[in-house]
Amino acid sequence: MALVVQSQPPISVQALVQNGLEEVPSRFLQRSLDSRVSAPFEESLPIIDHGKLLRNDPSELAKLGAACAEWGFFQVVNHDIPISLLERVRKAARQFFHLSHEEKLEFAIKPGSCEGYGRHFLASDVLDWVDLLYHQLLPISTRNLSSWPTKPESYRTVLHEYSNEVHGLAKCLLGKISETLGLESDFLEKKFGECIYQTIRVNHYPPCPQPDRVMGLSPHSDPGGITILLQDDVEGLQVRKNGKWVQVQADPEAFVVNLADQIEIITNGLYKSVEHRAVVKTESKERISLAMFHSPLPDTLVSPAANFVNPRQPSRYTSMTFGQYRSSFLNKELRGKNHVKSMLVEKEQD
Ligand SMILES: O=C(O)CCC(=O)C(=O)O
Ligand SMILES: [Fe+2]
Repeated sequence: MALVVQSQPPISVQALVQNGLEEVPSRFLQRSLDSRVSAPFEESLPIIDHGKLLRNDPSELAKLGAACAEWGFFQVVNHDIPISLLERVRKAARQFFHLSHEEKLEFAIKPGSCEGYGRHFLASDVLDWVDLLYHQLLPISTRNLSSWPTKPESYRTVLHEYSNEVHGLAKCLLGKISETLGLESDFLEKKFGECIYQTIRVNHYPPCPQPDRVMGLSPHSDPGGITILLQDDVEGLQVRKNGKWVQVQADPEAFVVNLADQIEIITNGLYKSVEHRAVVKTESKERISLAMFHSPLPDTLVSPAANFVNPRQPSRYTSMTFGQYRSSFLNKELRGKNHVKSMLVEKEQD
């Protein structure tokens, strides 16, 4: 399926801001914004201690199972990825977005592709207040390496290192999530195909003169398997829980992990992907987030696994390769859980 390609050259929010913008252009103005008031403080994401998971602590595994079932979102602390690496990867990302517009255009998304610098979801009427850089990390090949920026000079080295570390964390979490389902630890990973397909979206939300009138990233669930997100110290991420938007605290040393659509499909809806969005909260500060998506390989056919299907609970989702799923996801506007819901055999009433 051909991708809706970005306008050439891509619209850059940062370039608008640098040109001394006082009012948000109408293409970015939200028609209505539902309440951004976060839930009471006690409604914060579950915090999972990775060290305890590694030591096979049964109560931490139970906590992970509850986090998957009740939230689909959790923060991971006490991981063994060096904090200095997190700082270096954020720095490389920031330096990329601080290049001149012309320099960034050298890495712009090319027609028919979704990898590079620019914007996704052009099918949306209202554009999000974000510029992005998206590319494949694993499996690595000379072809996909060509879409990784070469500026700043450190970008590729730091991203290689970061990709390996986060891949290790993803493997471990997929194993532990499989265990929470009472299955062998390699269950989910095996469903992804020969290896984990890892891509990254680096989101850059420039400061906005009217933060209340825009959306950083519209509500959506992620198309892949699990997402491991690194934030900086500026808040913005919100998660939808029981119809309310819960603000996620910015913790630059922790990861925010969420279950995405392919886990919902494989588990036949037992675990669900969760809607989330990024709001823009300040007129003065930029925000950077790095979302690492761990998904089935594009040619893997994904469908509910036999373990979750029985005569009383028939298969609820149609099957599709992950590549087809992602292309149609990128061609649609970003709107809640629409895409995974369109895969339901029996459509839900809204
Ligand atoms: O910026 C964030 O906190 C959220 C990013 C996100 O949801 C995504 O890239 O899919
Ligand atoms: Fe997301």
